[in-house]
Amino acid sequence: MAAGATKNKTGSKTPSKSNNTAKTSQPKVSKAAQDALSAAKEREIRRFWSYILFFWGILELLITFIKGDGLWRSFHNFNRGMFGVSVFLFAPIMIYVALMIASNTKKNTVVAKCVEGGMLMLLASGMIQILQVGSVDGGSFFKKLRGLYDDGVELRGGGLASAVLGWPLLAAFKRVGAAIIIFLIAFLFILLLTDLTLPQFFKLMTKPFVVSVEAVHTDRVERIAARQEREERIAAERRENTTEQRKKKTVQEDFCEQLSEQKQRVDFARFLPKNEQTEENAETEEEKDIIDVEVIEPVIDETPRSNKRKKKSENAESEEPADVTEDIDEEKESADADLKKIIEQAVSRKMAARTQESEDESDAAADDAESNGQDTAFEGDEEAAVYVYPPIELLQYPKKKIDKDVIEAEIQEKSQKLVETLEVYGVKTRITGIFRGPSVTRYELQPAAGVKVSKILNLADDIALNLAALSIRIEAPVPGKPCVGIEVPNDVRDPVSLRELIDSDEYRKAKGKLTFAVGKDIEGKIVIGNIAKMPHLLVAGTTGSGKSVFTNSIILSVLYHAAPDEVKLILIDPKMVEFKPYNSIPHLLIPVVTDPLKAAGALGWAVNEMNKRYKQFEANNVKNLEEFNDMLAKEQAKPVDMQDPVYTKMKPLPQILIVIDEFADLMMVAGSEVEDSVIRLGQLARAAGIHMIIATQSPRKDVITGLIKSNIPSRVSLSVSSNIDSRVIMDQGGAEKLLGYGDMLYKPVGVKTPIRIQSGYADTKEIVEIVKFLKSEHTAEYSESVMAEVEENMPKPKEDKKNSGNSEMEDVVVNPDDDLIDQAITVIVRTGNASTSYLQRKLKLGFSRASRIMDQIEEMGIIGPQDGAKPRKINLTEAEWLEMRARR
Ligand SMILES: Nc1ncnc2c1ncn2[C@@H]1O[C@H](COP(=O)(O)OP(=O)(O)OP(=O)(O)O)[C@@H](O)[C@H]1O
Repeated sequence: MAAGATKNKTGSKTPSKSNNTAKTSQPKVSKAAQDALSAAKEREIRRFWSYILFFWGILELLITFIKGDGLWRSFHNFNRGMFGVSVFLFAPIMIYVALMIASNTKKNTVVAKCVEGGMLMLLASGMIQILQVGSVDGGSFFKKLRGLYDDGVELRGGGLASAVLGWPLLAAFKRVGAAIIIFLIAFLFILLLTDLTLPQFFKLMTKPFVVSVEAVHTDRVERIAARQEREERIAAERRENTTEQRKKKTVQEDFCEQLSEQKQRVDFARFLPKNEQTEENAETEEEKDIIDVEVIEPVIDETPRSNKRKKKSENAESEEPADVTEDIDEEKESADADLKKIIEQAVSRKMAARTQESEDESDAAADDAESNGQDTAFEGDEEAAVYVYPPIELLQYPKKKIDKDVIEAEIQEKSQKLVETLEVYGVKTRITGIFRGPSVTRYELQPAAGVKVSKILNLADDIALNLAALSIRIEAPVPGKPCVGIEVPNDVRDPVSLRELIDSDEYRKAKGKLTFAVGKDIEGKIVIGNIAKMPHLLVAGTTGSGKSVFTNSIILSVLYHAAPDEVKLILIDPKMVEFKPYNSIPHLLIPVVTDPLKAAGALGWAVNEMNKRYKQFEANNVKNLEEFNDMLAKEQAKPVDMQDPVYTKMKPLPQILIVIDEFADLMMVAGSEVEDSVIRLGQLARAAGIHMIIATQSPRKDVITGLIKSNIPSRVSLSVSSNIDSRVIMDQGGAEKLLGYGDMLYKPVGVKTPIRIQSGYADTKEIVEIVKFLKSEHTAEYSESVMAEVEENMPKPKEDKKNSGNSEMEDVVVNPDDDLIDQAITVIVRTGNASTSYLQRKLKLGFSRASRIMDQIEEMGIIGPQDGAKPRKINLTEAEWLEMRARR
């Protein structure tokens, strides 16, 4: 987890104090808080001075042009006396400086900009004195000064201010020399001050005005860009044999020509990440396609919600987040102050809701669970309290935002280098698209006719070297496009916070209770997943790659989307550090499991729970959890006298999510039991609403066995150490090229090509705050019966097993409590060996008993008849057998 995370909540409020006290233990956070505070302070100062200077500039403008009377006239004359003809520049320069200060660019401090403005005025007045008058008239020093002032009032020369630069230069170099020198000084001064090249200098000069009018023109410009984009996309789709992938945004075909011929300036704004774009782009967002409709929950939720959900949406409404485009820093500053208020509001809402609930439902609470016919672990549960969702403000927005210009310059430089590098190696390409994601930018290149894709693939290392990139990943071809995608790490990453993912329409509108925020893809689009559809997920990555941050983001997503009676969690954390903070939250079915043997027991319990649920489904003629809960809701919606009493007191079954942080630890201590449970759950648990997320830093074949892999089709790979590891987890290379820190490949079931995504980040402090909030609102709802069953299901430690002398059975695990025929079928379907002698050996049976059992199994149609020396035919797969058993 985030090393620098702090438990000190007040750290962000009083950074200087917390720095002193917690400096040694929490250096990162203290510094960040301090930075945020000083940035906010600096922004305030800038804003203040920009207003002052702006209005002063307006005043100066009026004073310069309107003569007036009295004191106004004195000011009018004084201004002219000071600056002479250059007085007309005074107000514009002042307004310019005000805009520069307000435009919040780097190095843009108040003092620097004021000095810059002042110098410009001195240079201007000196220049006018030199050019217009060419000398400084008068006798004594003071008379000369007086002369300059008086001339200035009459709008002759540069006024008194020209005495600073104009006069000394005239004295030393005379008119022509002084004019040349002051021009050069002015020019040099501007270049040095701005640290710019000549083209940049001209651009900068116009920038403040551009910024000030940008708001007015953005609408028009971006609408045109959006229209062009749409037209180009439609044209491209028509040309390129429309496929699903081609619906994604394309970029202008002529981009490459513009780039290589250097004829025109490219509009890089189109390639900027979404959060850099403005509202108008958001309008066109609606028309964009979601990456994969299989994976992403539909964004429209019209289903009426239950009463509890209504309460949630009321909460959500009042907690409606501020516009994401608002100043994020400001929001963060006020977040702490608002937090207390929000929590208080939430508490009072909850109290009101509880009172209402208890009035309405006090009679129902004490009923006997057994009479409802419910047989699962959730029988006899107490009536669930109304869930108070954690306020969204407990999650923070990212702190830094990257300058648009910096991004533009980086894209321009890298795209050029890319084309040039390939050309050096004899590969002619043209850029057809650029997509900037949070951590990498994908440059889409179309090779010239006759260029082999493999040639580009082989140049990966050379390209990385020339771009000075840590590593690059080549996607050849980009699915659905006639081009090669080269993913180059960004110089500076755009941080992706869990807040912006969870506080998004995509997430809010997703229906599934196991909806989670995956991250942002290479186009900056928010990707939302649903564990229930996966229905299980394997996560791998080396240490420090971001597995725990990712699994935490899934857990937090669930806490923000589902009440404890809708989703129950079993968190398994053999490392003992990742999930411990979640202890006592109401979603937990049992306390966070840290003992690997107990974890194996928990998986065993899940298998039993799955079997029980299947029986219940069968008894009620439904196929899965959803149908069961729907059926129950329909029954209970009937008038009481028309209800089947069996259903009256039944409660809907929650989905169960099991999250395992380090799977290798479990496999090490109870390999066969764990594997067996995982395989069974993998095969059947989807319909029963039980889902697993299995994370490991060891994507080896002995940890993620072939059977586990084949039963868990959805995968996430963070950076791994080798191509082999990548193949184990993703069935293809590429994950070894990832950059770490949440950069990952996401391949949910049904998606052939992994999607590159930057996962959302929430630090430990945020997690602790959310858990603290939930604990303040709810009590833990652990199930005693589940805890007892978990203990019962715990396998014996390996030592004990060796002593029991049962090692022969280790490769085929059968449940000794099953009857012999079931054990024999398990052995046969699992090993594919249907011979009597094999059964004898495996189950330690005499020959006659083993052959009787074989006959019975043959009668059941599970195996074929004996056919000479040929092996018997087995008519059932292991999965079918497991399903058959579960349905009995
Ligand atoms: N999405 C992310 N955005 C930004 N930084 C991240 C992200 N994910 C991880 N990190 C950074 O990487 C560090 C390590 O992440 P994490 O603890 O999740 O690694 P891990 O793979 O679980 O490692 P281990 O297996 O050793 O526990 C975090 O402390 C954080 O600083």
